[in-house]
Amino acid sequence: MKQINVAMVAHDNKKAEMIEWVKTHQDKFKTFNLFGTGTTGRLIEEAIGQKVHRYLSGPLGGDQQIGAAISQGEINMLIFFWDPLESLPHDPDIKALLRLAAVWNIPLACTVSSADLMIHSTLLQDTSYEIKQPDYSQYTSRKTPAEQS
Ligand SMILES: O=C(CO)COP(=O)(O)O
Repeated sequence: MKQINVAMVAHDNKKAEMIEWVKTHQDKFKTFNLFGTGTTGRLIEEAIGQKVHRYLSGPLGGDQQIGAAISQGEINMLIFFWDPLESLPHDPDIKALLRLAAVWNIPLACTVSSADLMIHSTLLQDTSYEIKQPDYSQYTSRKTPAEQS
């Protein structure tokens, strides 16, 4: 991949896991541009001393901002340690973010083990590897029911 713009997001019960994981892989991160929701981003910055572009805190709109950045091609990898044991006030935003990662086919890791496998992928260093952009032209040029009559 030519440029890796990775967004990092962790719910409160997962932040310790995220920080430990980030510290373990901080050497690899030196070549990445880091983004994150507000609190996660601050903690990562403090932990490894690397600049993190911080969006708003998740419950204040940060998940939605990251989803928009993915849709605009500004973020091409997401590491999101979401909490499977707690429902949160911004659950719709969380679902929306996970959905947009799937819509735009970006690499997405929601567990430490999947993040481990992702960060060790040889494709990260392969500059000829490009994420396949889904073709939504049929969808965007479809005739809506109103246009068919
Ligand atoms: O709630 C979050 C993601 O859904 C994370 O937000 P913070 O990193 O601001 O705590």
